[in-house]
Amino acid sequence: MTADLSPLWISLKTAGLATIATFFTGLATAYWMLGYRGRWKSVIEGILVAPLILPPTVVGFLLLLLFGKNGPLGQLTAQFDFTIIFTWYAAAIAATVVAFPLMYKTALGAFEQVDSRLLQVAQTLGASRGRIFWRVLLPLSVPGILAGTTLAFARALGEFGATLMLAGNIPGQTQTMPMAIYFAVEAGAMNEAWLWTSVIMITSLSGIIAVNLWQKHYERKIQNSSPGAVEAYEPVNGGGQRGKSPQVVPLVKPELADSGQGLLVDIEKQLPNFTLNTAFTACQETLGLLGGSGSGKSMTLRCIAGVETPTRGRIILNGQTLFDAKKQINLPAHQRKVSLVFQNYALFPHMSVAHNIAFGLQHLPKPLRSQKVRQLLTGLKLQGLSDRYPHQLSGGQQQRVALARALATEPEVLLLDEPFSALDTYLRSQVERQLIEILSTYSGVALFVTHNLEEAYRVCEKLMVMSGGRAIAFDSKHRIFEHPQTVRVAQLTGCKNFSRAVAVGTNALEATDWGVTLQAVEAVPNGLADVGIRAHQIALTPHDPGLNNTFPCWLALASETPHRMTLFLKLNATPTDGRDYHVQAEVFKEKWQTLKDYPFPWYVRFDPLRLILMVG
Ligand SMILES: Nc1ncnc2c1ncn2[C@@H]1O[C@H](COP(=O)(O)OP(=O)(O)OP(=O)(O)O)[C@@H](O)[C@H]1O
Repeated sequence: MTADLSPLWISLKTAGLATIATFFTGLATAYWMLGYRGRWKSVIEGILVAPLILPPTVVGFLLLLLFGKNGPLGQLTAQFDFTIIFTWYAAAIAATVVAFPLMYKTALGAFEQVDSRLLQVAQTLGASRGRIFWRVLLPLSVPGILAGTTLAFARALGEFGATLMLAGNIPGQTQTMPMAIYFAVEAGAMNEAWLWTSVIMITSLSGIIAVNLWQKHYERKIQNSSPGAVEAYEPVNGGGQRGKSPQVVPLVKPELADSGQGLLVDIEKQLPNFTLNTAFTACQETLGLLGGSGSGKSMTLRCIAGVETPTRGRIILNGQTLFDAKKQINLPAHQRKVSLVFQNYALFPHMSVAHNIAFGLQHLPKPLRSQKVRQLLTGLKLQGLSDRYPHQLSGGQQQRVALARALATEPEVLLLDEPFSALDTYLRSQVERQLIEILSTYSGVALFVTHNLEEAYRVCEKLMVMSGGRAIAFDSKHRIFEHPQTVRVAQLTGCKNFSRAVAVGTNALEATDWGVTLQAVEAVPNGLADVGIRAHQIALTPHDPGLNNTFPCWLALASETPHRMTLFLKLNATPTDGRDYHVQAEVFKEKWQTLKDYPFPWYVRFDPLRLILMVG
């Protein structure tokens, strides 16, 4: 056994320095690569991880070419009478280069696992890139980064080939533990080799075990902080729509009012398999965005928030241009005064309720900030929850925290992307009433995305219906629901009965798929293509009422819901099977109870007032 402990100190010194260097360079590079979308991404990625793949002797040789006396860096340092190779600095450089990819890759993986919506929300709350990094990305990546640091340290500690090439094996100067092991075995000093092997194994393993223990402790700390019973949700009274009369703006070529107030959106966004092309204005009102899955609703919101960049077009808010492709203006999200509430709320999981709400208020002095947070906590019925973490809240409470956080910055536009979809039906109606109340006092523009037609109707004054990335209808909710202009709009607003149609008089039409002639109240429009009627507006009686638009019918199939029956009916003939029907009618269960024992035919009536006449 040797008394010379220099390999231990040299190893710790070089590995320690290498770990510090890889920590900062690895994190910075990973953060940069996280946002880099350039075409050189794969090449850069390959170069960054190359030291992990290449044999260490190859890495050492390349470093020797760089730092050797004929290498560019060697010549540079020679001007200051300083030589790097064959010093312990060289050992540290070799260890840094081989340990770097581990730190970089692990940090990148940790960053990529952070929900991108958290970063987008942070942007819309006015946070700069630096602040988002320190306050959101880094804390949420801590376990991964720590694991990367440990791996980098262990790798640096065990480095041999590259170090030997660049720093040599000079006892007391550059001889690290791995080298001491190698040369001890060469000299037959097995006890010495065992000693250094044990030291390396103990150091590396204890580092990894310590990190694992810390990670468990960290998770427990978050889970257990501020426990307490979840308070019952207090329903709020009131509701109703915002008190301004909706101003219907034409779909094509949107223009803002002369005052310049309001939001104007006229954008196109090209994606690999999808093109968003939408144009509308909204002014101090709640505009609902309806549409099938993948129709472009969320993308529209993200473009307005500034977390996605449109390919062309412009977005103007209260006279300020947020985006203009021609003028090359693209205001960053944190300068737009636009708040975004996501479907899953995207609350910062490592921050308490109060810190979540205060996130966008850092520009305010502390007393003012606290006062504002208190006001919002009270206003949104969140008193007593300020120290809780998001996972300690019910769905409804999380939703209100997200709203409070979004409102805290006093945004000029509030974007709500399916904010109720994670709630059960009961909570949903309570939270919906609260949202209506909040919106009634909110003076900006609110855009509300939902799949729920009734919710859209209750919360919004105007609606925009989207399909395939385009706005196919934009009008007051009454007109959209009562007079949808096309089959697609009628479908998206819940109409289930359609037939192709041709005009046979000023107020008469033939519904060719249903095989009937119908009288309408409104004049049949030019270019009539289809007629429709909503299922709950079909009148059904056991006897002929002797009115126009009445036809005998037979039941093909009945389907039950908690309060209603859906009846699939064939007109003027008996059905051959359950799929042989013309229309579906919805009736309450009470009606069904009185109807079901009557013999066929029953009679359907298409009320002329209720017919939806649509052009192609
Ligand atoms: N980053 C992206 N890259 C490529 N395509 C994308 C990207 N984000 C969205 N898309 C595509 O854009 C289209 C519109 O997506 P968007 O999320 O706006 O739909 P949506 O109407 O909100 O749908 P849903 O109601 O299901 O949420 C979809 O076809 C989607 O696949």
